[in-house]
Amino acid sequence: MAAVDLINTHLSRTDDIADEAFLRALPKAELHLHLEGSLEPELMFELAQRNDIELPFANVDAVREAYDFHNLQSFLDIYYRCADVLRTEQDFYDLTWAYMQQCQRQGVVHTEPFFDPQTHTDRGIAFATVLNGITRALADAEQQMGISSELIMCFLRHLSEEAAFETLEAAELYLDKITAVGLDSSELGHPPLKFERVFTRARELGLKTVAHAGEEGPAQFIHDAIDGLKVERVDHGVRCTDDDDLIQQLIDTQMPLTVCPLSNTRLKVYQHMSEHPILTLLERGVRVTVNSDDPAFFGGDVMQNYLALAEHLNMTRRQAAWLAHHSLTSSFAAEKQDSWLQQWVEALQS
Ligand SMILES: Nc1ncnc2[nH]cnc12
Ligand SMILES: [Zn+2]
Repeated sequence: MAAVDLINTHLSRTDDIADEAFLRALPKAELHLHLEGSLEPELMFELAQRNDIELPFANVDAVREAYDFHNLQSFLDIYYRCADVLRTEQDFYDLTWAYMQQCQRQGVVHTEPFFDPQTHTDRGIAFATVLNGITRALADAEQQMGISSELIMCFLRHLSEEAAFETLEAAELYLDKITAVGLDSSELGHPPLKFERVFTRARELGLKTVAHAGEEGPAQFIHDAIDGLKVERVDHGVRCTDDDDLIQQLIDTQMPLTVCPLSNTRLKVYQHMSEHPILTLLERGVRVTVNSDDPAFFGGDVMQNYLALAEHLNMTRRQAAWLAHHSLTSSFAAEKQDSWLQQWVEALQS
């Protein structure tokens, strides 16, 4: 049965505002999550102590107070400094494990996290140290919690094409552990096409592609990510609202957008959640999904992102069911989708 029929058949109170119990029970996939952005201040202090690193913050409260951002760059400046506490394979394991525990509490059944190797290799940490810590935790989480994952390696777009090629070369030894490449960091001044050749090479190696586009940058960057980088999903993509033809194209092709509502308000893409276009795009037929981006920095995991939509945009159960459905069907783990959709139907009936 098509999703629309399943919703009409199984969801009795479609126009009720989605409540917490309903949202938690919905099986969800998270498709836009930076592992380095899941580093909670408590763990940051623990790792700083373990590695004998002095932090520029007096305590956990001072860290949270410092997370007052006015745009993407003001966040990235702090974010890269915080990542300095990650040094050993065990640190990357602990970071990833803590995130997977968060997934379990929220009804996230599958996740496709990003990691930024250059943030670490540029500090002298070996690529294998980073990758092994992350993948060991992902494997343990699958075994112990039943949460599956596909890992995405991002290139930092403020660095050169040459540096991205070097990173891709380092990854060639580990292609069985990496599903896709992505593109993140400072969008303004670093257009997707700067990395067209790297993405072509990544696809030749059998990797899938995604890219941040249209977060702060123009709608043209979304066109360029789709046409030039041949992405299978666009990360953020909210600036598509500036280009009606692009919106129509996104609807026609059912290109997924991994939208991050709390991130967008914390980085002042929108001044207030009530201005966020996610549900308008959803109602027009765009394949939008809900994600947390950097939950430790933006004050909210996936559940809190869904809850913010219910609180400030009156998101209904029907809309929430669609958003969760999009997340499951936009994942790279096609073989798992039947069993998730079964769980999704059960959640609609609850
Ligand atoms: N929201 C975001 N945009 C670009 N790069 C990022 N790296 C971590 N979070 C990011
Ligand atoms: Zn992001």
